[in-house]
Amino acid sequence: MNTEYRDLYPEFAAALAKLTLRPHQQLVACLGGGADSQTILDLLDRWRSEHPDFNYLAIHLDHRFHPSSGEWAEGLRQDCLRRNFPMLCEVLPVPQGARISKEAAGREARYQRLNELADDDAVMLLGQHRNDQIETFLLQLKRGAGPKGLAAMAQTIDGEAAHRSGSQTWLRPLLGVSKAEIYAYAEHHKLHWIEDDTNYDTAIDRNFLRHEVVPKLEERWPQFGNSVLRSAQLCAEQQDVLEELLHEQLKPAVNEAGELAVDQLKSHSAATQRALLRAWLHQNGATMPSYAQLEQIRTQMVQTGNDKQPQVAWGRFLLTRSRDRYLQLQQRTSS
Ligand SMILES: Nc1ncnc2c1ncn2[C@@H]1O[C@H](COP(=O)(O)OP(=O)(O)OP(=O)(O)O)[C@@H](O)[C@H]1O
Repeated sequence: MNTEYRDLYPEFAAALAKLTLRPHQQLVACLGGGADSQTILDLLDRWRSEHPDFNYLAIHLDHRFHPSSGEWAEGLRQDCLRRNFPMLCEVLPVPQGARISKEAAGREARYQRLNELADDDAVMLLGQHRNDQIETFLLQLKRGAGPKGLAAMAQTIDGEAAHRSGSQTWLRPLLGVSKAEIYAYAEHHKLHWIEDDTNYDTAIDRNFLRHEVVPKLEERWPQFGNSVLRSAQLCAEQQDVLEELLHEQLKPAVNEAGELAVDQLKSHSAATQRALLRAWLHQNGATMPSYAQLEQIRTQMVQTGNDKQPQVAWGRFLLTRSRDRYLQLQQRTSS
């Protein structure tokens, strides 16, 4: 890639400057070992020299996905040692199951472990960039997502909003930067990074989009990537507005026990009823039902007469309606 070098530090520092940081707060570089997160480490190291009053840490979790992963982890450790940058490296095997792909299981286990290893109020820095954002949007489109999914990744997200335990802030300072610009930076600063050959395996959906689909789309429509990013941004904004409005509408409909009054839903259109149900389920930490399940919930709960006590189950959750027409969400022991 022969993109011209530009210093990414001002953009990085601006992303951190948007946060309200307190002295001694922990700032964590999450290292996958690729050029993206090595660039994050380098930028954070530069930031450290100007801001010595924070606690710095780099974390690498080795899932043992690759035969060379142990060597890679050692290389990352040496790199941090040379910089005198505190580092934690841990083997984190990923339980294999049919439910999700190996990559998705790795990501899930990784976020949970990163969360446990860092301070509760740490800022966790991730290396995702513009190209990752375009791929995430297209993956969501493939799944048939609505505005929330199509909003793709946020630059800043706090742990509570992400429904992870703890209150860490997750930051993607390079979300607006292209992969080519990151490579130009990494080469210019002579960083060491790992080229994982599985990144070229197009049997993995993200790699298929990266190598076969997006280049074709951008060849035909050079502005395609920008358009995707604009759509993601618009979806994110619409989602924020929607959440604000739904929050206001839900307030009078939820009792002290957190149960939802069905009769408060009745005056709304079917689409708004679904949106309110989704928002209430989200507030209660439920796995989102599919569109068909949600419609089943709506018709059963809103339309069934008072003589019945409807209930709908999905995944680990069970929704029941009490005699006074309040919805109660329960977790089942087995699905
Ligand atoms: N094994 C890991 N240990 C710690 N953090 C990780 C690990 N893998 C990825 N991350 C962090 O999560 C971000 C997103 O992960 P993703 O699945 O896109 O990995 P990646 O692109 O292979 O990693 P990299 O950014 O190092 O190239 C990475 O940019 C990195 O900050």
